[in-house]
Amino acid sequence: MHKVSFIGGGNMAGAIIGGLIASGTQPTDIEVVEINADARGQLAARFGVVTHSDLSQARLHALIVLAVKPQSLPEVAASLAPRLAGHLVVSIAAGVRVADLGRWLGGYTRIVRAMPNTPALVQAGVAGLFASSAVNQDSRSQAEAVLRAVGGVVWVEDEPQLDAVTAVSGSGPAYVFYFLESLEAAAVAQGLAPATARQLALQTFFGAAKLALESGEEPAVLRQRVTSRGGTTERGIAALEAAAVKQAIGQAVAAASRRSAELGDELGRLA
Ligand SMILES: NC(=O)C1=CN([C@@H]2O[C@H](COP(=O)(O)OP(=O)(O)OC[C@H]3O[C@@H](n4cnc5c(N)ncnc54)[C@H](OP(=O)(O)O)[C@@H]3O)[C@@H](O)[C@H]2O)C=CC1
Ligand SMILES: O=C(O)[C@@H]1CCC=N1
Repeated sequence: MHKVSFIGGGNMAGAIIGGLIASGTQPTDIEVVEINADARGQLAARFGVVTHSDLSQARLHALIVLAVKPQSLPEVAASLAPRLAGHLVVSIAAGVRVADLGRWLGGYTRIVRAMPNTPALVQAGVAGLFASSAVNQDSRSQAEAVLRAVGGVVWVEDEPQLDAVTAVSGSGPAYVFYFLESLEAAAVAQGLAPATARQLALQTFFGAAKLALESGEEPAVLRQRVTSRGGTTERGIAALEAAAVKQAIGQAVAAASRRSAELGDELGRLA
């Protein structure tokens, strides 16, 4: 695995870094530029990576991951531009388009845009990747290797599809945690102890996802197998249908996707 420099060491960078180290990357092969002293201290203590408070102190390895908030990216790119000399730049910022980042980097083209997710920390992430036709196969493979070390990878042909990836798998862990919180609260409302509720909700979620993944069967078929005619699940699913939960999930994904496109539009207007 190549040495990697992260600019921005927050939640998502921390998840990728944790996953990379768990998959065998040496902590000293990872440097992180992070302006926040608390976040910097935590990264150093937790993972033993090399940290800097300012970009000017960074060595800058051949592969650079931009992991600051989208709104911070124009400024970070302007500072980085004079130091780029053949580096591969991987941006994980939601919404920010390759052409805009390339412009902020002074006309740089060796850029891969990626949308990872936080289960990367336990090497169970999934990331969508996009690169323009200016990026060669070798660069694509290098970017892919970093994200493959922490989970699955899919490439999209058209950049706007990354808005959908962001809404489905980038934001997706939050929907899953929301569902878990809800299932757990419902279990407590039915009189179960909080610790029991947590165990039941979590193991059910994990078990169902593992079953779907390993059996390769359609989720709808797996659902049918749980749903005995005239039984309990039928009533439960009917309540979900009556509450239009499927439509609500569709609305959540559409709203998140629109926000990704909107971020791209907002930031794209900057010079
Ligand atoms: N969280 C997630 O699940 C996912 C996030 N992403 C993307 O990853 C990026 C980071 O998100 P996330 O980790 O959640 O955000 P965080 O706010 O947790 O992390 C960003 C970090 O970068 C620091 N920072 C800001 N400016 C600079 C700078 N100039 N140089 C170095 N560090 C700087 C911030 O410090 P301070 O807080 O002091 O500003 C912060 O600690 C975003 O672009 C987001 O769209 C992509 C996929 C999933
Ligand atoms: O909420 C966000 O904007 C980022 C992108 C995907 C997950 N977190």
